[in-house]
Amino acid sequence: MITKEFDTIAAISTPLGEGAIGIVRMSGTNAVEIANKVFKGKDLNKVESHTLNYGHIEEDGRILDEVMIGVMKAPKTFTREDIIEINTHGGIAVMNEILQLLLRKGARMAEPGEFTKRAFLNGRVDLSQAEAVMDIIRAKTDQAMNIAVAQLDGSLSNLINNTRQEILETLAQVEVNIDYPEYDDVEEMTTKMLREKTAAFQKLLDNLLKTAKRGKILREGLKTAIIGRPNVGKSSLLNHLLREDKAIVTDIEGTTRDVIEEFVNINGVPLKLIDTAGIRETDDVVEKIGVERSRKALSEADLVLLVLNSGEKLTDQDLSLLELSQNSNRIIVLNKTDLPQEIETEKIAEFDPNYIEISVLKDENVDKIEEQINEMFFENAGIVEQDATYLSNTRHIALIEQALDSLKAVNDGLDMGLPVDLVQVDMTRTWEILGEITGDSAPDELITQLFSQFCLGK
Ligand SMILES: Nc1nc2c(c(=O)[nH]1)N(C=O)[C@@H](CNc1ccc(C(=O)N[C@@H](CCC(=O)O)C(=O)O)cc1)CN2
Ligand SMILES: Nc1nc2c(ncn2[C@@H]2O[C@H](COP(=O)(O)OP(=O)(O)OP(=O)(O)O)[C@@H](O)[C@H]2O)c(=O)[nH]1
Ligand SMILES: [K+]
Ligand SMILES: [Mg+2]
Repeated sequence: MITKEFDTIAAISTPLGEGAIGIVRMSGTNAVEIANKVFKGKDLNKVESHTLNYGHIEEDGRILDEVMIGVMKAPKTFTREDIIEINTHGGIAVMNEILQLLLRKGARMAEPGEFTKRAFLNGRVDLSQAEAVMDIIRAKTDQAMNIAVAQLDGSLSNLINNTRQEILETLAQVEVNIDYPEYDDVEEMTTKMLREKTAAFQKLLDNLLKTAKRGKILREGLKTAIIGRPNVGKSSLLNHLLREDKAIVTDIEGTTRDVIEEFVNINGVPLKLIDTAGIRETDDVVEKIGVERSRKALSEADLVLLVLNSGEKLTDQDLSLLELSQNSNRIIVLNKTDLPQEIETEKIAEFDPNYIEISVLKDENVDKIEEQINEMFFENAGIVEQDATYLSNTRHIALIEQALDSLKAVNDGLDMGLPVDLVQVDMTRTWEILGEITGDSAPDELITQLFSQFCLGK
């Protein structure tokens, strides 16, 4: 039966700009036949699978382009279907004309993510691996890419599948105990076994969840807001950490007008540094806006670097920023220690005794900030372990949290002495929730929605 899912789809799979080469790709039963209609060169039906074939794309005797066509016959392909890859010259007009031609010859325009969706529907990858494909494309750092590549390789899938298998075995064991009680104390034994298994599953998923925060940071960068009143040296610090003059530095208050965002790598960990405009105290209205802006930067930041001027006494503005950032992950930085000290360090120690004294100007102690970031977020681990399984996808994180909730329900049930079959319901739920990660128990709408977030041609 030919369904909509398995007709022949086509799309431009390379970026729509000028490039040396562009690829127009087709997948489906008629891919080779359609390509043959427009290709002047070898008969593509007769060439060996996984070959690249030179020739021209023609329509009514008119040459559209000189090309190389890749022919990959099912099932050993990206989608498990026949795949044709037309390597054209990389220009929008060329790629577009060839795509239009294929559509006229019987292919259908692919939907975003549809090639990868087919790889999933045809069982070549599971859902978490398909999602990894997209994560690789979106990865901005080496670390983010490493996590996604590991996931594409099935690291998360294996962990989830093994856990689901163990849950099934546990449930089966419960059944056996109930149906064929060998001992008198079968109920007590079953409860004990369930308790132990649940604790083990909880520990495993808990550890996985702990990697999530790191995973997110590695993917998106640690959002680090540099805040402080005007002229304390925020932009100077940003430039120093970047080792590049990205932000304008002057002795004029209010030099930074717009928020500046830059990435920097600290021991393999990407920081997304955000330099904010200094908060002015002169004008009430502006000050209000400034505080509002700081509050926003604060609430969105994973880390706050609050910069104070060591050469001046604390101002009301400093104090309100100290209070405002009290509940954030914060490092208090006293800058300009090359100047005679005026700031009241005892007062600052009340907020946080681990403040750091630096001079950006004299390049003193700035690396202490990097050290402290490492301690706060990476327990000094520095570079991430290579083969650990990382949770980095928001959907996966939410599902692991749900799975943990239902394991807690199992525990609570056992504590309350509920009948074992009721406890089994929650254990089964855990199994189902985990299946949503791999797509084994994911509803169709979810799958449609997930793939629609992919880019066209993927
Ligand atoms: N030209 C081109 N380059 C590309 C892709 C593509 O589709 N086309 N890819 C698209 O993302 C990536 C490569 N991903 C791929 C993943 C699986 C298979 C594949 O054929 N798998 C077969 C095994 C093939 C074999 O062992 O020879 C399979 O799993 O059965 C191909 C490409 C990156 N580079
Ligand atoms: N003495 C001394 N001056 C510094 C130090 N760091 C920065 N400065 C100077 O302080 C002035 C203000 O620096 P900026 O980096 O522009 O300060 P800012 O906090 O970004 O200021 P706004 O963007 O206006 O809020 C400049 O003249 C810098 O050269 C330091 O460690 N010691
Ligand atoms: K300034
Ligand atoms: Mg500035």
